[in-house]
Amino acid sequence: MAPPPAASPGADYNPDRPNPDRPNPWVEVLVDCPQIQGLFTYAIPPHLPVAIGDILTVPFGHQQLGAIAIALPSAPPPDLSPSQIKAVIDIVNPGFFPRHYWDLLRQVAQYYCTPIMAVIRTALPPGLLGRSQRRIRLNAPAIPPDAEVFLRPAALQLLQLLRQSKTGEYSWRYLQQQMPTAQRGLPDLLQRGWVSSYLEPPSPPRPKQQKAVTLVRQPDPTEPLTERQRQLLASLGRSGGDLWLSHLLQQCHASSSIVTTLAKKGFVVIQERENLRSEAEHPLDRDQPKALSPHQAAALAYIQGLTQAQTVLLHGVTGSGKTEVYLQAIAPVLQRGQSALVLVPEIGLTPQLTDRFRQRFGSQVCVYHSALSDGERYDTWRQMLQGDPQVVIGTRSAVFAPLPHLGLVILDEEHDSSFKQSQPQPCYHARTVAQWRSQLAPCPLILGSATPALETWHQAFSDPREGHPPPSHYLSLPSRIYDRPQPQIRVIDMRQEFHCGNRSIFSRSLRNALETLRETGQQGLLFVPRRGHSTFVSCRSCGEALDCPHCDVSLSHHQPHGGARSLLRCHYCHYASVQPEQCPHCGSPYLKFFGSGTQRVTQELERHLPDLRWIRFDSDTTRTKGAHRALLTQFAQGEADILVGTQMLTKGIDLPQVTLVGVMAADGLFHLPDFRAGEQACQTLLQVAGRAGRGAEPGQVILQTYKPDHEVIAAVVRQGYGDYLAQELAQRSPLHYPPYSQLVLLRISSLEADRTAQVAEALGQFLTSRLPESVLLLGPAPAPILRVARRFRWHLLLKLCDPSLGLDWFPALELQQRCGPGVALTIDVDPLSLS
Ligand SMILES: Nc1ncnc2c1ncn2[C@@H]1O[C@H](COP(=O)(O)OP(=O)(O)OP(=O)(O)O)[C@@H](O)[C@H]1O
Ligand SMILES: [Zn+2]
Ligand SMILES: [Zn+2]
Repeated sequence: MAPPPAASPGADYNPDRPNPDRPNPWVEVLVDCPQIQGLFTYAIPPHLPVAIGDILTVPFGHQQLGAIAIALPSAPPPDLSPSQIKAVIDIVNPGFFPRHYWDLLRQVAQYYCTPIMAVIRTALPPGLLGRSQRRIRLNAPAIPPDAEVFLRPAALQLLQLLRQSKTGEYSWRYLQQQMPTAQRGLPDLLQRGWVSSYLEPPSPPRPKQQKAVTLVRQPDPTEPLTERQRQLLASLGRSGGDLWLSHLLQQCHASSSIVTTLAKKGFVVIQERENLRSEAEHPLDRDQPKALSPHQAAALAYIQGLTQAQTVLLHGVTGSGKTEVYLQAIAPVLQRGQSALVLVPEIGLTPQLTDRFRQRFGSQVCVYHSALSDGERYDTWRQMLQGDPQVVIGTRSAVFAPLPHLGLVILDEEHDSSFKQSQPQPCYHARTVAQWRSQLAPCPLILGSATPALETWHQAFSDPREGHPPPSHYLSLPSRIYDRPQPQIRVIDMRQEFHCGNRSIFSRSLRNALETLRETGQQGLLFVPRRGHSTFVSCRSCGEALDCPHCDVSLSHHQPHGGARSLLRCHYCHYASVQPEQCPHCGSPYLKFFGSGTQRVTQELERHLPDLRWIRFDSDTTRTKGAHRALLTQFAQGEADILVGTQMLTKGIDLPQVTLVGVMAADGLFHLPDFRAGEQACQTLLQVAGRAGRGAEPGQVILQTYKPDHEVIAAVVRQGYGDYLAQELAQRSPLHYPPYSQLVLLRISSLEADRTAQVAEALGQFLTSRLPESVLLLGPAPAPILRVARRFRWHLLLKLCDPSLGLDWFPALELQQRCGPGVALTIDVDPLSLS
């Protein structure tokens, strides 16, 4: 039996439970089945109060499948006669989505020219339907002793079957296997409330067992204990006498042998215990709201006066205390019984930020990001739906967190490019989606940054058109807490260093500054722009570079620990190989390493400044879970003098003892073939500079470059970000770059070079015939890196010179259909990167 055809999307629906007087007998559902994914129409039986967001069981061919109710259309699709339409079997789990959730997903699908299924896959926990298992459970207290007399044979048989289960429940699949008439018996039992049916999460993860330490006895002063042992016991006592072993050790910087000794002496007991997954990773002392600076107070007052959807740009210089404003803006939201959503660039990089939220709001803080396991995501999803007031902190995809009573949305470091998904589709920007969420909720949206994105800036300062206020409101925190000064920035011309005979990667000034760190007991950061970008290997005899066999890029050189052989790695496709003995092109044994990645910098430190202790902080050293936190903690505790790192250094490090920031060579940031390169370089440099001098001691920044007169360098030295943006806007306007236009990038790729070029050409011709007047088509052209992971890549770029035109005319589906097998097309609306 064929399933009913797909209903037309966009049918209007009633978001509330159906009105019993005017029942809505049709429901559009999304069926999740690997081969066939799409929308189908079913009939709602009179006794089932189906509402949008319910998880249902529906007949589908010969099977029964899980399905999500997504719309209640007023009529079935015209090409379907009502008699053909099958009925929903049951509601398995009511209310899986908050109100307006589908409006949001539809808006994303429409704006980003993406099929709704792809949006759903991005938003929902994986395997929500596919791997969830329906189970039937006896509700023993509700069943009267003489139940048998009420029931028809099928229901009775099912009841008896369930009574055989030790736990009082079975999977629905098992019941159907045991009893062909199970389907007939179930509705009766459900209606009487004698059984209930629910969905079990996909493969519930096993509870984690962990060692816990409990204090059993406090020592009296005469007991023979070492100072360390006493400290540890005291610390355990202050934490309530019960801690995870790992936390205790971390808290006291102790080794586990101390605890074992204390256990032998009978002061503590160590036992294995279940660690609930939702529990916070670290016990933290609670803190109190801080007394606000006048600027903070003014910003908070404005935010608290907002009652509706309104976007606010909170432009606070580095160290101005934006986080405290967020915290105090959230507190009353929770008190009102609503929830807050806080989006951050990368959770792993900002343990300090999550800690601050936990210190203020304790267990009301919930962290949601893509590194959670499926089971954890599912649990968190269910928990959020219950609607208890909470703060959800998460990365990009958390913008889809199903919080029913949303009172505030915050994007911290809103300029960060990780808020944009570049693949797979939908290529959404969390800031854009957050604006829709804020309108649907409705609730305020705060965009916070020391270096706002140009688009955000433009939104706050665009000329108010006749009667239209700017779409967002500008709030400023122009100075640091306690009016501490911004660091002094010195630019060092590396060409001159070279002329003066200094061949080292450290200028004399930077070297001096590094040398004095130890004397003063202060700490520094060394920022190395762009990971592995220029750490290539080439042959001294023939000059050829060693390239990735799958991509058009050179391999980067990595030195594993100790004397191990060097590795060559591709940063695009993760191909890795052992460094060859000879040049693969000419056989020469003389290979040379170029570049100054973090590794090169640490090697040079060893050579020139052997007394300095350093920690390397980049994607190689932070690969394992918890490594960010561990390295930052070591550094914060003074176990090293400098932290040598990549872009990660620019994000959210707030350490008062850091007084020096060195930038190795800023040039790598602005020599990029992208019209946003200047803006992004300026943001990165101001952010990393802003890590210096946040405590009582003033900070200094030493910025090495081969182009000291570059306009970005000038802006950074002046710390004139607003001026720089004004200048940048003036340059973009005549060139019709965003925000004065809208861009759409079509990425076409396949394994065959010719085929990719042909399809790109064909799509270009097809589009040309459809272009509205104000739209320019650029290309097709080969992508800046033609081959990545063995796929050849071509681009087509659309420039909508009138950004208000929108994309209603854009034939996304036809373009997809014209690609043919083996050719992939990604439609990137508002692309952040053109490479
Ligand atoms: N009102 C206040 N009184 C005292 N200290 C404060 C106050 N507000 C913030 N701080 C402290 O000032 C420091 C800087 O604050 P915070 O990290 O929030 O700045 P920020 O604006 O987010 O900076 P960045 O953008 O550079 O990360 C923090 O250590 C914070 O605890
Ligand atoms: Zn060679
Ligand atoms: Zn590669």
